[in-house]
Amino acid sequence: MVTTYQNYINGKWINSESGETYTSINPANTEEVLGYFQSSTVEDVKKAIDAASEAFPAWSKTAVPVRGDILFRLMQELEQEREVLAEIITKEVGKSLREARGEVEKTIQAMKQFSGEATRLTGETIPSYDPNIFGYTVREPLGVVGVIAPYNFPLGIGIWKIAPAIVAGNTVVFKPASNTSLISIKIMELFEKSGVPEGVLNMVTGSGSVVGREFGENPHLKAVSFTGSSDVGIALGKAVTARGGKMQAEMGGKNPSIVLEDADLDKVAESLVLSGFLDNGQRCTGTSRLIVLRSIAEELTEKLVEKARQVVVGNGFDEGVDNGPVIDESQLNVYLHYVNTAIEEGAKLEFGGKRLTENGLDKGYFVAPTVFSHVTEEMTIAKEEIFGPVIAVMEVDSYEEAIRVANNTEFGLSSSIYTKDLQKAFDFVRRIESGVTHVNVPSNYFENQYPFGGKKTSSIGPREQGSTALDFWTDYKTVYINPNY
Ligand SMILES: NC(=O)C1=CN([C@@H]2O[C@H](COP(=O)(O)OP(=O)(O)OC[C@H]3O[C@@H](n4cnc5c(N)ncnc54)[C@H](OP(=O)(O)O)[C@@H]3O)[C@@H](O)[C@H]2O)C=CC1
Ligand SMILES: O=C(O)CCC(=O)C(=O)O
Repeated sequence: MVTTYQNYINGKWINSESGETYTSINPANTEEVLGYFQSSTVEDVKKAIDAASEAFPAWSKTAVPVRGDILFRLMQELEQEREVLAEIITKEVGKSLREARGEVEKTIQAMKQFSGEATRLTGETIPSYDPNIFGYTVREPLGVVGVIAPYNFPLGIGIWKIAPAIVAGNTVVFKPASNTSLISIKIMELFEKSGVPEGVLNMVTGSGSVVGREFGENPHLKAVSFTGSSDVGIALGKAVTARGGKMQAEMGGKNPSIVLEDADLDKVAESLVLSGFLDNGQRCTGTSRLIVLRSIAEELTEKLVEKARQVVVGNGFDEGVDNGPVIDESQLNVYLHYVNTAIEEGAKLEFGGKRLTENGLDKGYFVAPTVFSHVTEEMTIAKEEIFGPVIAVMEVDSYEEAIRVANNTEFGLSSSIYTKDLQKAFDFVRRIESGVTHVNVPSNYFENQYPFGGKKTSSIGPREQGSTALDFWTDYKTVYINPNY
């Protein structure tokens, strides 16, 4: 019996007024329906915004450390339920149980950080030129805010945005990715158990083009934080800012990894498996362009192909599986489209490039890790985000050329360089146009106590997470007081 789940508004589970539902399925076995979810309407979003508006005055007056206590309890709830949560993630998004457990662990770590931020929501006292004036700043919440999350970190990204928003004193309306609606129900249950008062956090499920679009247009949402594709994020950002709202968006990447001649190529190939193939490349920080000195290109490509051959693709629950399926049919088709385009444009397929259906994989969206060599800057796979397990090897003649090619992209999220040359490493860190960068570390490595975000079209607005997590969610008020008046 498949359960029908509801929206979470004002602390209650309620149906959408549409009377319609959609399904979330297991991408490893598309015959398995995980639940029915509300196909919500604009009216449902408005109801959630009304509930959040009513809850705002009391919540914004609640002492900040008391708000932080909720996140401390959330951390404990996550710890208690870590295995159940990992299993839902694997079932709904397809990633291996090992990776799903890692996502839960990172979310626990983030709550350690964010619950402590409650006691660090500080302003400044600033000396005045006038001896009669005492001047300072205080941080205030924005009001009712919106959070829109993607599918690839279905537990993490939602919580990493909601948690700092509510600690800052805002009330929230959340729209999860439709593909990962089940884990989002669990997110609401976890916050409820942690003591979030009615109306402070609300969730409305449904399509991006109806529910998500209303987040862009509704003037009562003072701010919207979005993670997802650049096309959607930029259009949403235009809508939000055109009505005077505040926008934060974490979007796509076309992340380069540069390999210099002095690097240990065996270690580099292992690192590239993590950054390029893991989670099927459904990582915004994943390496998709491997920029390598010509003299070592052939050897590194061979090593990478050997590693790609060893990646175990299968049901994420099975022991030893590295990669589960991609999220859905549309993502499968995106992968196949880019593989075909690369071949048509003259890239050399070294490994993979196909859907996998043998050995019981025919009911899911399984694909092979893929390596293309002889990729040039003009080719589509060197320019557009695939969000699939595809590494494009691009040969260059010098370090200078490597830097130029690495920066020749509209994106600027993450990057890596592999070298023992400290001078080049520091030079790279200074010149690379990305918001996150790495030396001898996979490009998708992150910890939640560091600020996170990109340059160029990869991000809009202040950094998420770490010490900067609350920046987007608060306004400064500047106060001048003359006590001697
Ligand atoms: N920079 C970062 O931190 C990260 C970026 N990403 C990026 O996310 C993308 C993959 O995620 P994916 O879920 O496919 O991205 P999408 O942009 O398709 O969707 C992201 C979210 O936006 C919603 N949405 C879709 N259309 C609209 C709209 N018109 N208005 C408002 N909201 C809308 C989606 O809803 P629905 O599901 O109902 O369509 C979903 O909740 C990649 O580009 C990746 O790089 C991913 C992780 C981290
Ligand atoms: O959104 C985040 O904070 C991190 C996501 C990420 O690193 C990824 O998708 O690779």
